[in-house]
Amino acid sequence: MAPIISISNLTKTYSNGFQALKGVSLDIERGEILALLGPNGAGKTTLISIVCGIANPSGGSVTVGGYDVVRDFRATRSLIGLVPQELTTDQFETVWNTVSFSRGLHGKRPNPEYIEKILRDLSLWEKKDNMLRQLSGGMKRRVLIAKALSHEPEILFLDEPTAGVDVTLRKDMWHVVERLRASGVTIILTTHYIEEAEEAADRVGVINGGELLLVEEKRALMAKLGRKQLILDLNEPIDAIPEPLNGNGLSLGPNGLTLIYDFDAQHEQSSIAALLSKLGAEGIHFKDLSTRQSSLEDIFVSLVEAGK
Ligand SMILES: Nc1ncnc2c1ncn2[C@@H]1O[C@H](COP(=O)(O)OP(=O)(O)OP(=O)(O)O)[C@@H](O)[C@H]1O
Repeated sequence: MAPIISISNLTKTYSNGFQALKGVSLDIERGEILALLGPNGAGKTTLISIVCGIANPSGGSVTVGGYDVVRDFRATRSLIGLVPQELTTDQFETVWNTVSFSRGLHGKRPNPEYIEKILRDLSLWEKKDNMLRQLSGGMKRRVLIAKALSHEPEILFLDEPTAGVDVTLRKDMWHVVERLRASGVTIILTTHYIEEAEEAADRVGVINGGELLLVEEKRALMAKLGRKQLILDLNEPIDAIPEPLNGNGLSLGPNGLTLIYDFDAQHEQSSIAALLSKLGAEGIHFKDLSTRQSSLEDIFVSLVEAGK
């Protein structure tokens, strides 16, 4: 199937000459959840703004549902729901009107049942007659999500959706995201919360300095770049790693009381058994053992560091 979003060699130079995107190419498949990770200023919002038709590209092209985002702006925009970082709506309008109006803006016929469902899903139903200015910050964020969903988009962009929101909203939001995904909606999110990407995304893209460093299946990425550590708590401290065991990815922890074995998560299963028997032969005994797998965060940090 053709990708729902196709980004080809996209560049963006702002009017002050700053080059925020330096040739990004990326295909996004229908129904997937893609997390875009990147440090502040990496170009995530710029990329999203171009796909949503809010900013113009300097070079390259983007199609959404087969339509060009510049030439066929209305067609592409109606396929997309965007949850921006900040609320820019009229503070004196009610929740109900704000969300209903947003649906109308996209040329959709009124559908009060649908609007009611979104407001209920986002725990906003009780507040439907309140003005936006009467809502808490977290509730305003919910309104942003409701607005983005008001015209039943096929694609949802979430730009830093959970920055500064409480646990309840985060949970509500992920329930909504799961339901949307189950109904076939494509979801692209940017986040600083790497654990969210780790939990929710099918694929992860890492962007830094206007360049897409990689895009990969989350599982494959973690298997490929992830390292594992086996940590052994020793019965007795040792001064040094015995000669026969040197150079095998072993290091000695604080006070000589732990041995740390670094290994590749995909291979080397058999080497652990060999290591343990060698330790036994050297008279080194342990009382406990645990493993630690590198997280997406470790991978992300090392990628961004390597790119500096
Ligand atoms: N209108 C503008 N004019 C000039 N430079 C801009 C403009 N908007 C953004 N930039 C610059 O482009 C770069 C990318 O910004 P962008 O907002 O896309 O980053 P981001 O990855 O979304 O960052 P954050 O995580 O902080 O939101 C930054 O260096 C920013 O200062």
